[in-house]
Amino acid sequence: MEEFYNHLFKKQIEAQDMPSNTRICHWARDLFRALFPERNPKQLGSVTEVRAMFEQSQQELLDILRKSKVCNSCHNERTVKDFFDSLPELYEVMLTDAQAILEGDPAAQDLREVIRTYPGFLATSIYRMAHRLWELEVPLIPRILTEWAHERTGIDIHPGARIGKYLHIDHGTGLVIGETCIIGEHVKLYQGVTLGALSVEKGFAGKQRHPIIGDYVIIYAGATILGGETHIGHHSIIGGNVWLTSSVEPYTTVYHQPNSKFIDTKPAI
Ligand SMILES: CC(=O)OC[C@H](N)C(=O)O
Repeated sequence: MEEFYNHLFKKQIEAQDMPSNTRICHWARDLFRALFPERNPKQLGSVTEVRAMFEQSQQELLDILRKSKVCNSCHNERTVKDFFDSLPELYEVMLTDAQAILEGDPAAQDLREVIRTYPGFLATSIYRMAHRLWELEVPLIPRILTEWAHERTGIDIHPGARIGKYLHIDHGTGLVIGETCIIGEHVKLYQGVTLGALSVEKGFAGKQRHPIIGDYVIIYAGATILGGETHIGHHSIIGGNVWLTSSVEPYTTVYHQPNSKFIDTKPAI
């Protein structure tokens, strides 16, 4: 037992000072709340406060990057600057996602409702931040962020996926978007959709394993689309529960033919 305790204690020392997942996620959550004050329990009272909030957020990211020791040779200052320089652009893209949800969902009454309540908007916004860090080659942290959003919303978007503007996710529970997925603009996705790999052999790491989805595609609940060579042409509609491992041309509608049986169970008079 003593050997086991010694082993665990060595691990404690190694982990000392390492920012917790909670701290990393709170950094992203607070930044998201600053971008969308509708979600902020306390609004910023002046431009000075806004500026101060962003400066503090930059410092926090720098501290997280330094202390997480995920990357010894990274240029942490450069990464933080590049990330924050791209925030106005990220913000515009997040607004397109909110707009797409508002325009695509008859149940949504206004943008405020989408921003405050839609899990799809939260998951997509956190993904957008995580993806930017992924592009800046920050290890581990992007994954911690998208897994936090996954935990909160049931929506699992890998930070490596490339997704165009105006992403509309409605409901979203059980939605999976794999690492090498490429999704165009104005795409609509519903709950339980899997954009996955056809094979999960380790040797496929770094290869295009997940599908490519064209602009204006709609994929309804429970559809599974697999494989890196599977291209869904623009303006296609993939029906609920469809299982697809091959490409479809633009403007194609694919339906799953259900064989549900209808039995008359009216009591005999
Ligand atoms: C979404 C999905 O296909 O996941 C399988 C595996 N994690 C991979 O990335 O290949």
